Amino acid sequence: MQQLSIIKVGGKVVETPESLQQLLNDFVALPGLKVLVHGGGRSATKVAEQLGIETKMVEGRRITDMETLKVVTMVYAGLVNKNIVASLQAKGANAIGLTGADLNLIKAIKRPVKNIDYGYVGDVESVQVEELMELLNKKVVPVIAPLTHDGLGNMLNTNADTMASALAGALAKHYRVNLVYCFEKRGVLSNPNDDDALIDKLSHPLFKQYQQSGVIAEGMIPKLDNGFNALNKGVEKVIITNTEGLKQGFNAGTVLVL
Ligand SMILES: Nc1ncnc2c1ncn2[C@@H]1O[C@H](COP(=O)(O)OP(=O)(O)O)[C@@H](O)[C@H]1O
Ligand SMILES: CC(=O)N[C@@H](CCC(=O)OP(=O)(O)O)C(=O)O
Repeated sequence: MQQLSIIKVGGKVVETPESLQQLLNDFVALPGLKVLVHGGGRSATKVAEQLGIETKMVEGRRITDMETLKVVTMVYAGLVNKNIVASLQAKGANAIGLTGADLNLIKAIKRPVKNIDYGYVGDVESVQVEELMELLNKKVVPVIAPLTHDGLGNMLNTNADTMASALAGALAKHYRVNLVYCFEKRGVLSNPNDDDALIDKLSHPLFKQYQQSGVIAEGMIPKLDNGFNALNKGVEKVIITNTEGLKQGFNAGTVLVL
């Protein structure tokens, strides 16, 4: 099987022009087949604020009413995605920007209302990778925005870490997949205030221990849940690192082990 790298790039890296360009340089330099999945939550919050729309987050997930859905569709599929595609083209990679609706890549179901009504947030239902694989065969570089569709004509907002995990799981049937969650810190830390306190290997039981003691918190919890889900679906390697770590051939940051 061929190797495939899936790189997910999150909030602060996307938001800072210099770190985004550095990430894209390192991404272009990666050998072999690759897919980029991006977030952009902070940009959506900024644009919503400029439009006078209040942002509400619960457990790292955006409460997405109809007005917010319009904002995230414009920001993720438009502004953020197309800026990344244009930058990659300038760096010599033949990128194409896609959401989960394009090529019916990721279909989702609107999250059922339990205690919280998340609005137009999608839980992944199915991932269809055949057409994506044809693009990869043609050396096209897919750039995926964190949006899915419900198959009934509606877009849905889906967390970018979840998109990357779902894609990695589906592609693991066809490739030896490396999944890299790239964010602003060196990896998962045993002391969130000390950048040197890197956990280089994280097992699932150790994750749960750190979660209970509050060392691993906030957005890192769903990120790790998504990472372990990907490992369980046959993804070969899942790492959490920063743009520096991306240069080191998947040997930097925190490696997840089952
Ligand atoms: N133990 C930990 N190690 C590293 N980061 C942690 C830890 N616990 C909580 N975090 C927080 O998790 C955040 C990453 O989650 P999130 O903001 O969802 O990522 P992204 O930037 O990829 O969207 C970090 O900014 C950090 O503040
Ligand atoms: C449902 C949900 O919460 N979706 C996320 C999608 C963007 C994202 O995940 O961006 P980062 O990777 O930059 O956090 C949101 O709207 O914030």
